[in-house]
Amino acid sequence: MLEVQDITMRFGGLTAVGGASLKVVPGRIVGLIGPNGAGKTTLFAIIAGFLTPTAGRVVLEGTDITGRPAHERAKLGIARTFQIVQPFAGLNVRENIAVGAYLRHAGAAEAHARAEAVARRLGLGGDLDKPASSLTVAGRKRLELARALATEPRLLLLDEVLAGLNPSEIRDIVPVIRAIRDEGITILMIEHVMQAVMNLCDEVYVLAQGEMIAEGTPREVCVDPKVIEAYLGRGAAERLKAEGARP
Ligand SMILES: Nc1ncnc2c1ncn2[C@@H]1O[C@H](COP(=O)(O)OP(=O)(O)OP(=O)(O)O)[C@@H](O)[C@H]1O
Repeated sequence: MLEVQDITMRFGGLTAVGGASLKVVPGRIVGLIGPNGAGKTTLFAIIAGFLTPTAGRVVLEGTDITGRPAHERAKLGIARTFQIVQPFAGLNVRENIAVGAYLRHAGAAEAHARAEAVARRLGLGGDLDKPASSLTVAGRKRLELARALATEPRLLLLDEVLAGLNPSEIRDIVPVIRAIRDEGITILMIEHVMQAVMNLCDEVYVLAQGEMIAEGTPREVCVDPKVIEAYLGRGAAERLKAEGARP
């Protein structure tokens, strides 16, 4: 469905992403993890068309979309959520979700009907008339998801949708994300909450200092010495092994 081929992104002298590649197969939930500053959000911005890479290609279902602007990619079926959730504070929940729905439904009545259906699916059916600014953090995260889903994507890019949620809120939203996948929407998600990554992802890519250092099942990448070192520092995998071997 999506192929990111050898992407490099330089900001002046800083290489935020250096030759990173990944593949997303349809119908899967694929995780993108890595330490802070690894380049995950930059890579998302490149996939969604908010940034043009210094080098490399983004291919969606066989078509090179590297030069296409974000609105065209949205039309082609790519939607993203943002790490920092910023709903339109002056609009209510229905109107906020409808902003996404207008991509495919020109009439207000149709867009609002679509928004209501998405809201119900995400447990926001009782909040439709509330100002978006009155929602809790968990409610805003659901609203962010709803706005993206209202564009009727085929590929959904989730940027840390679980950040800032408490364990019980995370437990509530994990099945919602799985249900979105089960309805046929492919998901690529940046996530720091490892419990959720283990639970949700069919496959995980690990980015560190702009380079893709590992890929595999969540279980495989968690025990990969390169991944352990990227998170815990050089020599960590050896130290952990030695400690584990001690009587
Ligand atoms: N517009 C920009 N201009 C200059 N440097 C940038 C820009 N955007 C990102 N960077 C730098 O690129 C690197 C990668 O940042 P990025 O936000 O993509 O990492 P991340 O993996 O998403 O981190 P986090 O998990 O903390 O969100 C960082 O060093 C960051 O400071």
